[in-house]
Amino acid sequence: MASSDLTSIVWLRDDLRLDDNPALAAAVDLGLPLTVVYILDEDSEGVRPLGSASRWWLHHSLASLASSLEASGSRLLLQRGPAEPILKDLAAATNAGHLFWNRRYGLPERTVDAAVKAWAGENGIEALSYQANLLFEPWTIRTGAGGPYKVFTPFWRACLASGDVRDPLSAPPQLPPPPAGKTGSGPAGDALETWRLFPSSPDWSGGLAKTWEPGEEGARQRLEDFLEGSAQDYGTGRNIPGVEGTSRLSPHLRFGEVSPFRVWREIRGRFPREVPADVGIFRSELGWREFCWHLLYTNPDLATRNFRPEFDRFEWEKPGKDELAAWQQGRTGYPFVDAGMRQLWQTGWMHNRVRMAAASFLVKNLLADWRTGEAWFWDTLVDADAASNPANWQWVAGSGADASPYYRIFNPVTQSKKFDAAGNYLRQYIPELAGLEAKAIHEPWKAADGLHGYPRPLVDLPGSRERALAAYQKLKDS
Ligand SMILES: Cc1cc2nc3c(=O)[nH]c(=O)nc-3n(C[C@H](O)[C@H](O)[C@H](O)COP(=O)(O)OP(=O)(O)OC[C@H]3O[C@@H](n4cnc5c(N)ncnc54)[C@H](O)[C@@H]3O)c2cc1C
Repeated sequence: MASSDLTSIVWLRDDLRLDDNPALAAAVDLGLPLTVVYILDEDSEGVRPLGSASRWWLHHSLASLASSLEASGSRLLLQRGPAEPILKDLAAATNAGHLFWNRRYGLPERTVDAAVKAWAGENGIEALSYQANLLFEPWTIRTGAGGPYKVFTPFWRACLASGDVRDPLSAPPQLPPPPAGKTGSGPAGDALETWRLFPSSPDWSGGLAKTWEPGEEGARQRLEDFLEGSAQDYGTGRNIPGVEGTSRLSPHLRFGEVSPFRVWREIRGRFPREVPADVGIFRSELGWREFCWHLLYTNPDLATRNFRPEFDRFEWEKPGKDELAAWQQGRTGYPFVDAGMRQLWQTGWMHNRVRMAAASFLVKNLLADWRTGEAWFWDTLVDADAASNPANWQWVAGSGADASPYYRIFNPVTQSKKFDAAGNYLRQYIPELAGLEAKAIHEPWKAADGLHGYPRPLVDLPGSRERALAAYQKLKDS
């Protein structure tokens, strides 16, 4: 083919959107025939395969993206396997002269990207990458001494002082058509259904489908509903699991269906003079997301290694199969923990307040290694995130950056009484307890008329707390 027949490729990854997609916008500006490809890469070295709930989400997100691309005159090419050889073949098949993508921050992914970039350079292909999924790229935020931050507050202060957050780009109204190729039809891709990303026997995804609308439109709607509704009471509402007081944007952010730049801009647009304090708290939660990625960037094995190496000496107990199953299935006998774990199973999401209590119960009351819980959340959360999940688990365990102090052990009964006083959340997820009054529901084992099939407490709270404190003290003294 002549050089005038050159085409472009946009390689989409964790940025399944048309809006504020700098890689896509740059390719549109260039105007050459365009291949938009998504590669399901679970084969490149070190890449963590997606969990089951994430696979369900990905299926629907890709389906939604494919329709948007078609409506804009393009199409989504699906390929599966190690990204580097696939891209090489694709570039050859389409006579690509330009390759665009938005940056990723995990080490295995960066390694793949660097290899592709090097290969492109050697072969006369221009490979350009863009900032799209983090407001502040990890290497740009440094302490006075030049190192990475380990504590959130100064990290976030440094981010905010580092300059304005850029405005998001609009979705291109029209995309260049895909290249015709030698056969006139362009390279063939996989049919999404053949990837079998959703569960079949049994299909446990009914609750997920009822709860979520994966894709850009679902993300846009969530953001708008949140900013119009609970955002202004976020400071209080975010702690009450029985109400929809948080944005529920996490899976949309995880898959890049909405850009953090768009979220930031919508807040500024709605509150041009001054961002209300409650909305400011919400913005700093976005800051926690940035912080987790900052941590992962400098600690690539955050999901497998203690951030604080002294925790390598910590004496975790291996939970019995039944104990672990009771936690996973929401049968610990502590309603706050169980409601959370059942919410997770049914909807693929759990309220943050309850995540903290459920995680604390596993690592402190059962003294299980945080990696056990991290793996379960990785499999079951629709927002399972390579940075936020391990960073938060390590925060709860005390082994992480800016971690919760070791003596902080969430008491699931106190948490329940404080944050779900009327028991609405508990009743929603634990039908066995639906008949109990607010006074009795937090400690059902004390109820005069029995437990209605709900289990008795798996462990004694004061005893397991003492055991955890002793184990943590031993580590401190060693
Ligand atoms: C043990 C444990 C595991 C977690 N695993 C994940 C995970 O895999 N993926 C994930 O996105 N969040 C995780 N979180 C953080 C938090 O629970 C969720 O981000 C939040 O519940 C998502 O709901 P939301 O979108 O309504 O949040 P909102 O309160 O509306 O917050 C807005 C956004 O800020 C970010 N955010 C909020 N809190 C945190 C936080 N503590 N850490 C990092 N980012 C945050 C999320 O992107 C979230 O969508 C975990 C927390 C705990 C305690």
